[in-house]
This record gives sequence, C-alpha cells and structure tokens, in this order.
Amino acid sequence: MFDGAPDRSCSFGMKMGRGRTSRIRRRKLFRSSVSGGVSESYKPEFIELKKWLKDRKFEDTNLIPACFPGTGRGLMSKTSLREGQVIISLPESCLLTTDTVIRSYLGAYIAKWHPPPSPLLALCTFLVSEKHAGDQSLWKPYLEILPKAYTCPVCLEPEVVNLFPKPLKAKAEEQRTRVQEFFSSSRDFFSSLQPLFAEAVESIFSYRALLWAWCTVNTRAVYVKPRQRRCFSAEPDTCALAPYLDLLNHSPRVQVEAAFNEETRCYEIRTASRCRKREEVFICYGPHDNQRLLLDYGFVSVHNPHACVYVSEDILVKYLPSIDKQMNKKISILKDHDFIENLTFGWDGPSWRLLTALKLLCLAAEEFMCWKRILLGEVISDTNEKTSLDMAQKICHYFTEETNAMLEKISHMKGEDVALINQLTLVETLWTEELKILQASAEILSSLQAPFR
Ligand SMILES: C[S@@+](CC[C@H](N)C(=O)[O-])C[C@H]1O[C@@H](n2cnc3c(N)ncnc32)[C@H](O)[C@@H]1O
Repeated sequence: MFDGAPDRSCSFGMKMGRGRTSRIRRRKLFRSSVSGGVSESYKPEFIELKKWLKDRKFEDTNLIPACFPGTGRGLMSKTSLREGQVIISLPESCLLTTDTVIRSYLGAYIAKWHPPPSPLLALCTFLVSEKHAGDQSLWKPYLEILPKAYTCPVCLEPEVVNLFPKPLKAKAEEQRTRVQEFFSSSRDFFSSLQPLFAEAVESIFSYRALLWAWCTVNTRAVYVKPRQRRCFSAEPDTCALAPYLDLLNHSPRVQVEAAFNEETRCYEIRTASRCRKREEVFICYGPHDNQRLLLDYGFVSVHNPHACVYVSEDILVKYLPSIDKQMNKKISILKDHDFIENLTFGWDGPSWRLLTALKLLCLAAEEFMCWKRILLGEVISDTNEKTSLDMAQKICHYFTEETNAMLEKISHMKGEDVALINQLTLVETLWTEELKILQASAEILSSLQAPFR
C-alpha cells in the first residue's frame, strides 16, 4: 500500500496544498463525496481487533470500520474531522515490521540462512507461519481481518489478464513471473524451517499461501524509514503492516501526510481534507493512474483524475505514412529524447508529450531540420499542427473502437462464465473508464482541429 510496498518509491508523504484555492477545491470535492457506509464495528472480528489494539495502547476515537457502496470495506468518521487533524496515530507496538520477525521464533533461522533472505521474504514467511498457527498466534485478531483473497493481476485467471490493455498485460505477466520466482527461490529457506513445524513445510508454505502473503504486503504495507541489517539482503527494508490503519481506502482527491513520528513513536496520518461525520475517510496511495492501481492494488478508481490511455510505439507507427523516408530517424530521435514512452490520452485530451511526439513524426521533409524546436514546444507550421491533430484524432478513434470491442467481448464472457464475473467486472470498469477518457479526448481534439478546417 501507500507506495512503500515492494518495488515502489514512497509518495505517501505528499505535502498538502495549503493555499486558498486548494482549500476551496477540497471543500467542493468533499461536498460532492458520497457515503452511505454501514458500520461493521459490531462484527466479532472487529471487536477482537479493538481489544487487541487497546492492549497495545491504541484506542481510536475518530474512526469505525464500515462497508461502503462504491469502495467496499473501509473506515468511517465517527465525528467530523478538521483539515490538518491527525486522524490516526498507531503505536509502534502495533506495527508488524522485520523487527517483529527477527524478535520471533523465525529470527534465528533468518540469521543463519545464506544468502540472507530479503525483508519481503521475512514478512511473508511470518504472515504464513502466523496464519498457520491459528488460535496460537499473537497476531490472530489482525490476521482475521485480512482479506482471504486478492484481486491483484497475479491472482486473476489468465483469460482475464488477456483482456487487459497491452501495456498492463505485459506488466501483469511480469508480476506473475516475479511472484513465481519469489516462491521457487524461497523453497530451500522454507525447508530450513521444518524443525519449527509438525506438518511438512511444503504444505504450509505453499504457492497459494505465499501469494496471499505477498499480496497482503504489496497492497497494505506502509512505508517506514529504511533500515539496514546484515541478516537481510540488500533490498530496501521499508515495509510495515499497520493493523487497522490499513483499512483506509484510496481516493485520488484527498491529500494526507503519513509517517512514523520518532517523538511519539507512532505511525501517524494527518489529513488535509475535512470530513463530515459518518463519511468514508480516505487517504491517497499516490497519484496513480488506473492501470497502476489495478496492478499494485487490484482495483480501479472511477473518475480518477490521473487515469489515462497509453499510446505505444507500435500504434504511433501504424498511423504514420509508410512512405516517410525519415521515419526511422524520427523514431530514434523520440527514443533518444525519452519521448517514446508515457504518451497518453487523459481527461484533458492528448498529453503534451503525445502531441509533441506526433508533431515531430508529422514533420514534412523540408521541415525536418526543425525537430529540436518541436521538442521545445514551438509551433513549426499550420500544416504540421493540423496533421498531428488529425493523427491524434485517428489514434483516439482507433482506441475507441478497440475499447468498444473489448467491452462487448467482456459483456459476452460475463454471460458465459458466471464464476469469473467479479474479475470480469474489474477489467470492464477499467475499459469503461478508458472509454470515457477517449470520448473526452475526441471532443477536445475536435475543438483543437476546428481552426484548421
Ligand atoms: C489498504 S487496503 C484498504 C482496506 C481494504 N478495503 C480492506 O477491506 O481491507 C487496500 C485495498 O483496498 C481496496 N481499495 C482501496 N481503495 C479502494 C477504492 N477507492 N475502491 C475500491 N477498492 C479500494 C483494494 O482492494 C486495495 O488493495
């Protein structure tokens, strides 16, 4: 979670916008938010968790667990929350870190294992082992509220991953390979733990169990200051599981500050957004687009201002005149100047990067020497402006057709395979959001094209 999780850099400690405009914008956003949450604090698992937290000196006065129509399980405000208020302050004793693992019965096994295990492996091993311990586990109340299954791409059926937009599909396949390698490279370490268990370790540390633990850390861990310990490999040791606090869902529209406070020795979250009583309280996991949210957290955010549609090199080339003798040169200029990736359509139309790449690709032979001016954002000619906008519109149209075809295919599959309905709905939401972006982009492009007609 929150960008401290494996493979991610931290963006959870973002600064809040402090000006008048951002305050007004936040208020407006806040007013339009929906709630309708139903409290879940009466549920036995939350009563147990509350007791467990209280024993560790944490009592929450601001929030209660609840279920919300759009986002599922999350936290709801008990009272109205002010801008700048600390909404949660979780004592160090509640955090599950590699320190917890080292202090446990696993510590001696980690210390003697070569090559040293990664901090991620230590956390995952602890989660699997404690889950296996059941009633005997000191962490049981926390383990009980963790999801039983996840929706990160690695957990989805291959036929569903196959329906992803191309760039996401490639990343999803990488994710699957990475988790499989994580499992196969950890098996010897798991075997070394056999003296701790009555059952065969293979049945405890199965692929399924490790996958569950990997997803738990990947979707829920908060970022803590890196530690360096010789008993671990060199990978960053920056993840901590933060029971209860990890029930907070993501909204791209809120801003928070979150960090471990060295003075209070608590992990604290301060919100920059006001929140009325009984509203869902959100934090922001980072300014992620929907493909990234699906890859890292297994969900899609509707109306996400950071959502976009990616245009890859092959699509660019597909729409260029095949007779352009300078095409290869143009592509290599784009590559050399880092203009071949992250070309997108967003809610505001084609990104500046996409339009710049298209302008360069559309340069007429006699304009070619001006390519540097294009990269600096200059206008070269009306013809160049027009042809690049026309090409953007064609690409947008191509994506719209592709998206409609995918939505039709998904709708058909939903009728055919009821068991896959939730997974299919997830990918359908992604495509539906992409379609809305493309429709907005097509309109903006039409208005940009108008002066050239
Ligand atoms: C840190 S947990 C948040 C609590 C989680 N909803 C739960 O019930 O345990 C992160 C996970 O919550 C879900 N989630 C977070 N924000 C969401 C949102 N805006 N809409 C839908 N699901 C969301 C995703 O499954 C994500 O992997």
